[in-house]
Amino acid sequence: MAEVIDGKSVAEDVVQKVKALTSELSAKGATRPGLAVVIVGEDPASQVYVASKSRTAKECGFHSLQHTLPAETTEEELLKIIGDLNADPSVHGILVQLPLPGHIDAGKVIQTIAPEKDVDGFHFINVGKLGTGELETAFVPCTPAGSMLLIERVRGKDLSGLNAVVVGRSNIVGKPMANLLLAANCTVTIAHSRTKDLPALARTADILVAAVGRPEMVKGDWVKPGATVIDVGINRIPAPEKGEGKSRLVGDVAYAEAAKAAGAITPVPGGVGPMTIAMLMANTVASAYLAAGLKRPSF
Ligand SMILES: Nc1nc(=O)c2c([nH]1)NC[C@@H]1CN(c3ccc(C(=O)N[C@@H](CCC(=O)O)C(=O)O)cc3)C=[N+]21
Repeated sequence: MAEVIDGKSVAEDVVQKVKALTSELSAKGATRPGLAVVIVGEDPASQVYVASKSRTAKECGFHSLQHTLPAETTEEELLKIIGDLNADPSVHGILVQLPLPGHIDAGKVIQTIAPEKDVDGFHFINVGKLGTGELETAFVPCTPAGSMLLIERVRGKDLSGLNAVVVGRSNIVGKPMANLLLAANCTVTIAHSRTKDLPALARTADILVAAVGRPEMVKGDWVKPGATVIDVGINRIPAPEKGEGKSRLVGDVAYAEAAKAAGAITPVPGGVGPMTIAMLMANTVASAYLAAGLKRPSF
């Protein structure tokens, strides 16, 4: 049976480290790290994540701002708010919760965030830095960055020569995940909906990352014995067995069967999800260190 990778506990370690770095920053007389979270509209799932981000930011000792804007907010109004946050020296990280309402061009909004405050790592400058291996100054998207920390906990820092298969090619997870694994000297394959014989390809993976957003798509017999399986999916599915109208969270991996073959596996919930929030804090404290002209801390 696989080792269950406790993302919640690793995330808590990261948060404790961020807290300590925040205290050190204050002791040096520098500004407290500031994180601004902007949410447009009333999507209930988004509200939950945003509340959790604000809570963790406070736990880290950050200056935490939240802008909750009505769904009718215009693109122009949102861009103005971002411009103001870009210019505000008490803010080191800006996160605009996605998805945005359809009348707002999300790409335009993301590219308006100052790259040095883009703690989501979605701006072209940060994407380009990751793609060219400029990891010293890049902000890396939080979910893949957190997944890498979990992989290093299991396999150590040296991943040279391992076969990694990333299932999913999104700009937010699949592509940056593949770039991180490549930077760590893995042999990386990105699989997607057009990939031929995905089960056979997945079985070549020493590190298998599932980031497709399809509940329990990765089956037990896709997993190479001993592989490290990272499940990025968070899917809410009906759970009539829990009662009428009830639901439960599952990942992109059929957990019970995959756990029989894997060497280590992340659960859902309690795996990658908590790491995403922790890495947002890590990126924000790093931004504050850079703004103060100090060496960037590593995680
Ligand atoms: N600009 C932007 N950046 C994001 O990082 C971003 C976003 N927009 N939009 C929404 C998604 C979603 N997201 C999650 C973060 C943590 C959990 C998390 O901690 N999940 C818990 C379970 C939570 C539950 O029970 O629902 C877990 O997996 O254990 C989930 C999802 C960040 N996102």
